[in-house]
Amino acid sequence: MFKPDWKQILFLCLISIPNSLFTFGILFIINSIVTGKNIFISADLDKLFFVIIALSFGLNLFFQRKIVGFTFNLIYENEIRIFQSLRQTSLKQLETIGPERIYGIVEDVRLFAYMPGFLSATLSALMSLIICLTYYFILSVKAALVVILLIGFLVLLYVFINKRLFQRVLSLRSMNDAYFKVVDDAIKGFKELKMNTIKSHNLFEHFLGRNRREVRDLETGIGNRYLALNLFSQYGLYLMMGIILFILPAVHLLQQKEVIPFVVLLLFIIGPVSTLLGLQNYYTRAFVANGRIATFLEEMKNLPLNEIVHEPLTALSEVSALRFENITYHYESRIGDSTFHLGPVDLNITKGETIFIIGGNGSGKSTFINCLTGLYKPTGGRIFLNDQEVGNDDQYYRNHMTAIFTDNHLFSRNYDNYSLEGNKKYERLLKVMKLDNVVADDREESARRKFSKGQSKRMAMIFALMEDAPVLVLDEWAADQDPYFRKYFYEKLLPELKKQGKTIIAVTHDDAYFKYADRVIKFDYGKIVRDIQVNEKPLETETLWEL
Ligand SMILES: Nc1ncnc2c1ncn2[C@@H]1O[C@H](COP(=O)(O)OP(=O)(O)OP(=O)(O)O)[C@@H](O)[C@H]1O
Repeated sequence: MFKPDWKQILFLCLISIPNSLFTFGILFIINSIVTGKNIFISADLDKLFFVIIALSFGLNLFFQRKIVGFTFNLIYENEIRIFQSLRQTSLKQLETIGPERIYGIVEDVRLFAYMPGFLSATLSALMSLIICLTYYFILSVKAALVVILLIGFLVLLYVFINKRLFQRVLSLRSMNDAYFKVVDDAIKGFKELKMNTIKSHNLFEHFLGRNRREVRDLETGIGNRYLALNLFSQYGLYLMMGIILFILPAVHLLQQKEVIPFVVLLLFIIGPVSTLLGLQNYYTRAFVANGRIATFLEEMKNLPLNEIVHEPLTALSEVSALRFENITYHYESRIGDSTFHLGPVDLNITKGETIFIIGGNGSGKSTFINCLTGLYKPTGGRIFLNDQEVGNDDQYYRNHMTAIFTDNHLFSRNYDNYSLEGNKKYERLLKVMKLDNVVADDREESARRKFSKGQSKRMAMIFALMEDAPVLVLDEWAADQDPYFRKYFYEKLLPELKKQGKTIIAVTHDDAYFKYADRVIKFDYGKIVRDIQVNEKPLETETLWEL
């Protein structure tokens, strides 16, 4: 997922070389003075020392800034990539993925926010290590090989243990996904939980509590292992020190006079080695996060994401006719689901019609609405807009419609291209929807306050009508309205919108008002079982509900 910019990485590695050389220069001078060795640049050693410090400081500043820029670019570009693929995903895919997975992935991305510091520490530590090892070789090849062997052993041990910890970290992240699901229940079902002690107890104790306890135990286990590894490597280095101080000179692999620079170098190596080993915990988590993000993006890519997202200003055409030919849709079966099949649906809708969609619970009205609005891609059949088949360009088709769903959402901000302030149409619609006494003024904040359910649906209607799309789709819009406003909606508002040329398709159970429709279409078991032209014969609403 995190597409690395190799040029940038190479550039960072290149800067880290002189950077580490300067650091090494500082060490070299200190080492020479401490050991009393005569070195070739002894003349102006003091000046050289301060020049190197100044150069090292400047280069380090540049290096760190580059790393910060590089990693934050990486994070935010990839974050945008995730939301870009989310934008391109279909409703069906979103329902399949589940919101908790998306929260988890966003959390995975945030892990990379720690990367600048860690990456800079890793590169510096690696370079210092390489330089020290090279210096070791200059001092004594045999002794250097012993040191490398010991470091190699530590690295192998790390790789071996890390492999096992990788699986644990992976399951930790999956448990976090499950956690988000329960948190969602705890927040969205807050009222229900407050009303029911058993439910609340079970959710908090057996699901949320258990999840957190399991995560705590797993985290503690992982933390303990990394701690043991770090201690092991720290003491391993002390052990190496003992070998250099006592064993290598005894077996004549190291001369006594070489011991001090070796020890000084080893002391210098302890820093980078501990840094590298200590960072393993982070890198394992980062690799797991990276893998999860890669899988997520891959899944998104494998799903049909071929929708073309049009610029918002693409001109819409008049909708003189919508035609559905043999439209079918079925939900994929998951464990415990019995699959529902919609269709085949054949339907012609002409401009200006007011169509009521009726049917019992689970008869497929909302599924049909999702196909009609282009949110679900039908599994079979064809849709025509003005005799033009709608192909893959679902977005263009969708732009001709505005819909208010049963679970309508009022946005917290204005994402439209118009402003509400001083907007005459908005002021008029507030009056039409009888909200002019509720919404104090035309400021954005006033339109985005907390409304009652019925008021929120009326506000949604205002925003829908501001869009001015030719087709208006409503899913049980009037269900939350009081009797007065419901009557006003069916008797005044709908005829007025019809007069303006709007095509209205509304799911409703309000049989007292069926007479205000041009057509009433009844669904049963996913099929159209009645399609009545209201003006042609009197409606017998009682018989309409019969199976
Ligand atoms: N995302 C989904 N995955 C699987 N099955 C689903 C999904 N959404 C709906 N269904 C099933 O499809 C069938 C039709 O549901 P739909 O929501 O279209 O009915 P409806 O006529 O709108 O019902 P209601 O009047 O209760 O709103 C139901 O059996 C439902 O369980």
